[in-house]
Amino acid sequence: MPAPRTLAAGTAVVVAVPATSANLGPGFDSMGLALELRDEVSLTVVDGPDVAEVTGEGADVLPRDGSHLILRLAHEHLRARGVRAPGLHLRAVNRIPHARGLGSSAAAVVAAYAAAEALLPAADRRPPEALLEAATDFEGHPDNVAPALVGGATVSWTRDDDARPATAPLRLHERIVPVVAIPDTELSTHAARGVLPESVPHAVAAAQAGRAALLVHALAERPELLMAGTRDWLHQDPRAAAMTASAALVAGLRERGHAAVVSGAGPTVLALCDGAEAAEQAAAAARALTADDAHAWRVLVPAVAADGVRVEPLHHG
Ligand SMILES: Nc1ncnc2c1ncn2[C@@H]1O[C@H](COP(=O)(O)OP(=O)(O)OP(=O)(O)O)[C@@H](O)[C@H]1O
Ligand SMILES: N[C@@H](CCO)C(=O)O
Repeated sequence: MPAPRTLAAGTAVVVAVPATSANLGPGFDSMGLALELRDEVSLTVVDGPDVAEVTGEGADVLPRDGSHLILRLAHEHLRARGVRAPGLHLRAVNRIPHARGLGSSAAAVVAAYAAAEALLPAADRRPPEALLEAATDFEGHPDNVAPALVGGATVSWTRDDDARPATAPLRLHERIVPVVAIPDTELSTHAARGVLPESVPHAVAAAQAGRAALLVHALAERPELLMAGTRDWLHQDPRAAAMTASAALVAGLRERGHAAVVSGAGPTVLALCDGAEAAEQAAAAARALTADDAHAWRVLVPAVAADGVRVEPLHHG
């Protein structure tokens, strides 16, 4: 086997990857939405050892050496593409909170693979959507990585012929405005998946499939149907005991007419609102409902991220 080509020191790239909210209620492990809250990552090839500089979310706990997830995955990706970097210098500005249901791990995986890909010579680079399979393999499900790669709202599935992931864009009505309420407590996706039942009754599966189909219609054509279209039975109830404050906030917002769901594996709460005024009302209701909660909640009204990961190759040495 020929020795892998070595990238020149100084070769550099900057990527900006959006937060994502998965499930959207009934679209468990399949639907997702990209949000304008981005981590920024720059990666530079160096002759010395791997180094990670991290500011923002996770800065107090993430490693500063080659064991950082982004550095590990970037090296892995380069090896898979037949090149090597002697060392990599990572600068990460993290804005997506970790283990809250806003796709931080998917964002890190997508950032690592997209940045590594952009370090390759222009003729060899593949577009972000070509990274879906590798990113899904790492995450275990495609619902966050797909919108992080391509932006907007997506529905993803596993192909029948070769079991590879695939994704398609979902049309989003221009009136839809997302609101997120983020508590200061973490819940790992791994832990949240551990409480799900092995199987569900046929009637539950049938009801869930109907609401997922309705959600697609509500997102595209009839935002006024979002309340009905965001109803879920598969994951939110089984997980409620692991995030009681989030379950109470979802219920409180829905009682007030806002289409609230648990974002991803939680504990963030997402409301899909019909217009800017409804979004302001949902944000105000979320602030009021969490004002006396022991957890500090942040309520944001991020725009939908129309594009996924942004990649800017800086310099090829
Ligand atoms: N920017 C990052 N750099 C390095 N590691 C990260 C980064 N973001 C997330 N991680 C790792 O991923 C973990 C969080 O992943 P997890 O899947 O539990 O939650 P999430 O992706 O934030 O939420 P969800 O999958 O429900 O949307 C963090 O604790 C950290 O180990
Ligand atoms: N669909 C996933 C999203 C979190 O990664 C879950 O709810 O477990």
